[in-house]
Order: sequence, then structure tokens, then C-alpha cells
Amino acid sequence: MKTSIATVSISGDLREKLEAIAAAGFDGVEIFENDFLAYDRSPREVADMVRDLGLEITLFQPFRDFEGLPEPQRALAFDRAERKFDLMGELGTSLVLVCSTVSPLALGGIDRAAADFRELGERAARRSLRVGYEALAWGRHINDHRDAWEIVRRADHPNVGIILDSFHTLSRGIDVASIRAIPGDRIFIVQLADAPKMDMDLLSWSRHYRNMPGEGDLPVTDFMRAVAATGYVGPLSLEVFNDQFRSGSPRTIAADGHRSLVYLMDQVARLEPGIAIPVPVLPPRVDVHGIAFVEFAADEAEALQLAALLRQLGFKRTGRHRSKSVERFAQGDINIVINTDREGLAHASYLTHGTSAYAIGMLVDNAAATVERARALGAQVFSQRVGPDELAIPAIRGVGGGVIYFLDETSALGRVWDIEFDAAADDEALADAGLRRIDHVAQTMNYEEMLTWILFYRSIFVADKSPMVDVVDPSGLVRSQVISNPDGTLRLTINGAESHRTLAGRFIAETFGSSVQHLAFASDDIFKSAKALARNKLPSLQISQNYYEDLAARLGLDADFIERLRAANILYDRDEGGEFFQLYSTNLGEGFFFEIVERRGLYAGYGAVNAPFRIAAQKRSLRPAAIPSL
Ligand SMILES: O=C(O)c1ccc(O)c(O)c1
Ligand SMILES: [Mg+2]
Repeated sequence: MKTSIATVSISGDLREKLEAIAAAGFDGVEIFENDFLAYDRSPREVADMVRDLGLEITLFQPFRDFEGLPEPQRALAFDRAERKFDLMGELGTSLVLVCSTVSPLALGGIDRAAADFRELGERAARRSLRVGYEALAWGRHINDHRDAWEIVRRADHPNVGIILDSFHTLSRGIDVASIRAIPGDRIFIVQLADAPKMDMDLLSWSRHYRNMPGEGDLPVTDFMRAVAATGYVGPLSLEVFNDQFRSGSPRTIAADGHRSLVYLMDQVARLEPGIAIPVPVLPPRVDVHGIAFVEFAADEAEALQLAALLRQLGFKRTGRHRSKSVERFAQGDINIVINTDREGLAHASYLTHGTSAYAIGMLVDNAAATVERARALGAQVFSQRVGPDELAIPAIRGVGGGVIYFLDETSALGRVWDIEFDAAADDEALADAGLRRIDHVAQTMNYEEMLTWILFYRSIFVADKSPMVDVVDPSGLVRSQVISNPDGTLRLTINGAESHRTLAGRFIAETFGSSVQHLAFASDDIFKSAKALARNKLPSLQISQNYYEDLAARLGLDADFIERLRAANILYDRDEGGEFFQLYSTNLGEGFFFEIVERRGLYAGYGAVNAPFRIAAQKRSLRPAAIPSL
């Protein structure tokens, strides 16, 4: 299936847009008229540029306010169309999009519009051009693809067809089953966009908030299943009006767009096995069975500090790498690796970001197939020199230049600890703190990157996204969204910072874009864990007294219980399903920290209500001690 994207979807001048679109692997491009008009090269030069980049122009658009006009405006509209047909000839494109009129002069009337399109089709045919009619969701008389189809049907001209745009259909909640009644060869092009659910007028929603399929909340997959059923095999063309994308990196946004189409068509092909859909076959989305390890890159001095903190958290050093300067710490099912080697990505990562959790290991069924799927979805495969006693662990690049490694139980990868590490006793170990497994990994990024990584995770792994929540930092808002699977064996919290003054923003600035800002470990008894951690002298984050007073008032908890929480600096939340407890270490360096959580019952959240108080406490603990005034 051919992929295409409208130039309006990304930032830059026309050349930058086209280069990014070609680099992302698209077959074609819709030339949005304004992008051409604002560019200072002739139509023929643009045509050459498009061809030299290996692209084809799938559509020229939009042509507005054409149908249903009274004279003399009607004749003028046809003259205008002829001028644009001239331009299309020079650009070397054969299809033009006519969107349903919004003109107050338009008279309406299905047959009047059909007659106009019949004549336009005649004129287009003389030049071997084709005309596609699209119902804008806010069109004056036509705002539903079913009515647009009726006009195209009555126009009854081979050079006139319908253009479907997922946004216009889905934003109005029109039943997509109605698409199945349209012959595939009458659909001249299919435009795709998703959007977050929002309560606003259709035009503003469409012009500012569209996003890539899979990034929003509209059922674009159902729309595409209906399109596939018609037998349509023409280009799938992204048309995404989005303020953030218009100011983003053209290459990144174009790459996200290509990924979204590969992912969409992979889903459609799986859901419609009875329809022959010409798309490559990929391994299915990957089930993640847990975070097998988290690896830190550090220098020797900071590795000692980190090791000391891990021991206070109840970890023991359990192994040493056979050939590298790498140590393994473990507790329950949790593995933490500290890498101080002077070679490879760990070292490069240390040099760039300082001490940081640059790699995550995920347990999957088939590590090789996971990388194959990720590669097909445009992920960057990672490999580096493999030494003696080492396994080539399949891996891809992730957020902030970090790495995601994949382990499975069916190959030697399942025995990585035995193969690569020697068991080592730990003389300095402190008491076990009952930490069982990794509850979640929190990644921090610039707000503009959130959609990119949400699509990345959802397209590769079996995972869903939660609604976006606002976390209030005293210095600004941080947006937070969760990527998780039904079993809870994959839980990533994605935090998007808009200001560098927030704790999250400061973390990105101070670590030059590192991503993992905290790791949350699960305990089955947080009060017991808190006791052990206190004995181990873990420096815990001090929560304000005011928080506990409010908790008592808000949730009607009894005084003894509140006192137990307060004494251990434990934060508390509950939802319909159960209860949640949180306890934090102070920060390691400029922003990284550990969290200990206990989930009781079916609590599904992450304590977002508590985040402002946690963040305020962290800011207090990072502030240099106040100088007493004289
Ligand atoms: O917002 C618009 O005007 C507009 C124009 C052309 C399209 O294809 C579309 O979907 C919207
Ligand atoms: Mg459109």
C-alpha cells in the first residue's frame, strides 16, 4: 500500500518538508497549496525536486467553495478551477481535492452540486486530471461523506470520485459501516488523521489538534477496516493539522507519521484476515512480561554512591561481569546493573548525561522477533561489539538516546546472568527491604516528544495509553501519561515537561536529555519495608505535616493510620479498586530518585494526586540550606 503525507502536516519550507517526507520513507506527498505558494520556485522546479527525492505527488489541495454557486460566481469558480488545472499540469499531479463549500453564497441541492461536478469532471478529463470531493465536517450544506458520495454518484463521471478523510467522518461520529457501501474504485484518495477527544467546535479541533493515527482517541482503525473492505488500494495519506507539529522537527514528525501508517495497516491486516491487504507481514505486537533489569552508566565515584543507596534500599551485590566493569545488584525479582566500563554506549551515555539509567531490559517471548517488529516500525536497532563471555542481546534505541534490551526464556538470553556474570558475595549488604519487583519506570522528556514515544511504545508492544493527567509542579505543569499492559508487567509513566523550571524540566536540562527519572519498586508491605529502610538509614523524602492533616480531612482516615503514614513519610491514595502507598528516597544527584510503592486491591493509578506534594518536598530537599539572616 502506498504511503503519503500532506505537506501541511510538518514544519519547514517546501524543500525541508519534502526532504523529511522522503527520508521517512513515504512514497508520495500531498501538496498543500499554501506550502507551494509560499515557496519561491516554479511549479516545474518543484516537480523536479519531488521526483528527484523519489516521491510522487498524490494530491493537490484544497480547492474551496466550488459547488452549488449561483451565476456569476459559478462561472468564476470554473475559471478558478481551470487556472489550478494549469498549475497541476506543471506540477505533474493528476488529482485535486475539492472540499465541500462553506460559502454563504452556495445554494445547496444535491443535484445542483452533482451537475457542477459533472461539468468539472468533463473539464478535468480533457487534461487527464481527476477531481475528488471531500465533505468537510463543517461544510455549509455537505458535511457527511454519505452526502458527498451521493453527489459523486449522481455526477456519474469517471473523473469524479470521493475523498474520505477519517477526521471528518469520525469527529462527527458517523457510522463507518456506511463506507463499506462505496465502490473502492470511486474512492480517489484516503486521508488519515487521529485526534484527542476534546469538547470544541469541529473546525478548531481539526485545524489545531489532529495527530497521527494511534496518537489520539478516534477509532481510525475501524475507519480503515471499512475502507479496506471496499477494495480501495490507493495511497493512504496523512493530513494532520497540528500546531505542535508545525513547529516540531520535520524529520521526527514525518518519521512518526510513517510509523503510524505501518502500525495502522498491520492492525487492519490482522483484524481483517478475509481481505487481501497489500502490506508487509510483521511479527505481532510484543507482550512484555516484566522489566528484567535496569542498567545505570556511571563513573567509579558515582557508582559507589549509587551502590551505597541501593544497599540502603535493601539490594545486595550478587554478581560481577566476567569481562567488563559491570556489577549486578538484586532484590526480589529486581535486577539493577551498574556499568562503569570505559567503552561502548554506557560510557558514551555517562559522558553525555552523567550517571543515569540509560538502559532497560524487557522480558519478552522472542527477543529477535521483537527487534524485527521494532525495525519494521522505524525503530533504530542497536548493537555494539560483543566480547568473549558475552551474548549479543537484541536491542533498540529508546527515549533520550537510551537502549531497550530484550531477553527471552527460549534462547541463551534467558541465562544471561549465569553466562555473563560471576556470583559475588556482598560484605557490605544491609537488610533486605522486601522490595519484590519493578512497579513502574518513569521517563521524563520534553512535552513535544510525548506523542512520539507513546506511538513508539504502543506500536511495538501490547500496551495502552491512559488519559493525560496534569501534574502540578510549583514552577509549572508537567503532563503525565501511562503506557501499560493489562497484566501490569509493563508500566511506564511518561512525563512531559514544558518548562525547565519544573523538577522534570530541570532533570532534562541537567542531564542533557536523559530519560529515566525514577524507578518505582513494589513492596507487599510498605510499613515493613519502611522499617527496614529506616534501619538501613535510607535518606527518605520528608513530606509536609500539612499533607497529612489534609489527608485525614479529605479521606476520613483514622488518626492512628495517619500517624503511621506520617511517621514513615508515606503518601496515600485510594480509588474504587483499592489503595496505594508511596515512599520516596531523596534525590541522587540532580533529579533521579527511587520510589517504593504498595498496591492493595486493584488500585490502578500512580498517585497523581500526591505528585504536587512529593515534588514540593523534592524541591525543598534540593534547595541549598537557607542562610540565616543576621
Ligand atoms: O481545514 C480545512 O480547510 C481542510 C482543507 C482540506 C482538507 O482536506 C481538510 O481535511 C480540511
Ligand atoms: Mg482532508
